[in-house]
Amino acid sequence: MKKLAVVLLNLGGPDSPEAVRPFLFNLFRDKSILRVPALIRWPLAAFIAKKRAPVAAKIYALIGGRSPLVPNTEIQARALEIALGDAQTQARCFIAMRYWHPFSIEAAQQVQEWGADEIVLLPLYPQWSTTTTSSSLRVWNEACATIGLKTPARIVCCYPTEAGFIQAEVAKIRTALNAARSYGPPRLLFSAHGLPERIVKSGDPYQWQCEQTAKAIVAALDMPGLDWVNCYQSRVGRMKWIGPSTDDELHRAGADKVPVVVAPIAFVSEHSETLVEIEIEYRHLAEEVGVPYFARVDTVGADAAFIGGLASLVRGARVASTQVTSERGGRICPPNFAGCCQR
Ligand SMILES: C=CC1=C(C)c2cc3[nH]c(cc4nc(cc5[nH]c(cc1n2)c(C)c5CCC(=O)O)C(CCC(=O)O)=C4C)c(C)c3C=C
Ligand SMILES: [Fe+2]
Ligand SMILES: [Fe+2]
Repeated sequence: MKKLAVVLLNLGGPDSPEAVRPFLFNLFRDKSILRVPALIRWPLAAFIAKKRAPVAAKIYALIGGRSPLVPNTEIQARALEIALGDAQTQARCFIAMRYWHPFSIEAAQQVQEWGADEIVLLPLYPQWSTTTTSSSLRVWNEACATIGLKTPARIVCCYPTEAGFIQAEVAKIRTALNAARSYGPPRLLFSAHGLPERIVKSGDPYQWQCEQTAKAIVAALDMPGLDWVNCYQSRVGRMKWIGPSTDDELHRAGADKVPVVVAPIAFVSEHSETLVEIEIEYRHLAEEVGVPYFARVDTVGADAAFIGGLASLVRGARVASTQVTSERGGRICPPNFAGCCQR
């Protein structure tokens, strides 16, 4: 039997109130996030983390003082192992978070100890960004070099319109839209984590892929005349971020007096950005600005269609002829995937 290690890549989150500041420090000292020379990045990261920590601590306090991202990813991991197992394959999923435990180095050590015959790297980011997938892959490669893990690794690049992902989103969004209809024709807000505009202008395909996801969902919903918009949340710092912002869209919906359904299309499990920012902060804002009805759509989590979609992406990557070896223009995208994460 072949031992297949699937490494789930995600951002990570603090696992205690004490972890909030070092988690933020790790995030802001990432050269993919804070694009300033190394010499000033570390002190600047320490400064921003110190300043942001009290705000972030309040956010995490609302959900028990810690991020549920790892426990939720564990649930997805177990479901995916079952979906991938067959007569020839023993599949095991490992978790590599970018900014807090379990880090890539921990996951790589586990993969090495288990004695995997092959590895598939699976970002839990449907849309590719240099700030997320690229950054995680770079650190994974560094971890492998550090511990001498040489097992061949293939990568699932991105999957903004993958059929199982879209099917899972559509089912949840359809239910939410139908419930909203008694308050009038609803507006669907496809809310994704934002990015500084500068990063998108330098060629990051994330925003374009978020738009592809939204279009694929709208096509599959097949609701003629549906009112929908792409928008972006979670802005931090003073730089200009891509828009329209989810805040502005809630104000517009309030002025138009339309019911709102918010679907978080760039997150595949619940954490602070969905459970606090959307569920608490945006719900409150919606009430304040006169939105007559507000609903948050759950993330796809361990939905069977989504997990089935991830399993078929992993199977596809296993038979692909190429491996991830290099970073090209800030993106690590294997040649067999060329085009999928590019405009
Ligand atoms: C779609 C995925 C994400 C992108 C793109 C992204 C870019 C990005 N994020 C920050 C700053 C912060 N992000 C924070 C939390 C956070 N971010 C993502 C995903 C993406 N980030 C997730 C899943 C989470 C939640 C983590 C959890 O709760 O487990 C935070 C911390 C929370 C806070 O203080 O608000 C910060 C800070 C930047 C600057 C950026 C692009 C440049
Ligand atoms: Fe973020
Ligand atoms: Fe790609």
